[in-house]
Amino acid sequence: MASLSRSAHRHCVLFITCIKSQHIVCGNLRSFGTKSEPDQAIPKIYTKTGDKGFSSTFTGERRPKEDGLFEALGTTDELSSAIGLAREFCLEKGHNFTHQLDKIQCVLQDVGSNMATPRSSARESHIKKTQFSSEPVAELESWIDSYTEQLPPLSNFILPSGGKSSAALHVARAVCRRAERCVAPIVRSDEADPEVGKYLNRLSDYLFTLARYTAMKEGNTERIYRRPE
Ligand SMILES: Nc1ncnc2c1ncn2[C@@H]1O[C@H](COP(=O)(O)OP(=O)(O)OP(=O)(O)O)[C@@H](O)[C@H]1O
Repeated sequence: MASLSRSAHRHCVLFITCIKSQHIVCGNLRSFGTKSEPDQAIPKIYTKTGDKGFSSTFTGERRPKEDGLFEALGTTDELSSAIGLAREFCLEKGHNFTHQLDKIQCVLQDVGSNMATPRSSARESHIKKTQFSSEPVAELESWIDSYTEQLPPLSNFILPSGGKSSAALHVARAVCRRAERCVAPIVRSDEADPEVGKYLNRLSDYLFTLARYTAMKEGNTERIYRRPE
């Protein structure tokens, strides 16, 4: 692939740095096949612009790092990382659903893009670029329904357990619920798409159901809640 033009390159860096960690910026540039040419220095992983405790939205606003938006972006990043770890355990066990986790990690980048573009300061072009459709929610629902049909009905409170893959999916589920709590006020204030909130709500149900399915497929017992004596 031809190397990116200077302006496309800058735009790509700007867009991605606003919504992702700088590590992903470099990864993405590599996957675009950007060559290092004498007149086109590879961007550094650090810009130092965050050193004073402020960072940027995709729309260019500067906000303190403790702003609820960065909390939500950071938690979404944690969620994707937790899913990434669970996926590794699932791959080791040869599960055939890891492509769903791949897809979810990509959709979570879109969740981040949507949130990093607060509607109150976004131009029409920003909004178009970071729109979040209802399709990912529908897809999660179809996956949940298909696993639920194969599982025995729930009759007890289950504890996060059932083997490493299953337990790791439960950790991801709990992080997902935290992300949902961070995102809820952003959606309520109309700064992000309501579908983003729905997606996180459905995703925790998906992760719960998948954790149970994984335990079942591996022949592991899920521990159930018993009132301590
Ligand atoms: N601590 C953080 N937690 C969550 N999101 C963050 C955090 N810091 C920045 N962000 C968001 O992630 C994007 C990329 O992070 P990055 O580390 O490049 O920002 P920065 O700290 O402002 O810059 P630099 O690290 O170059 O000084 C930022 O544009 C911002 O939207």
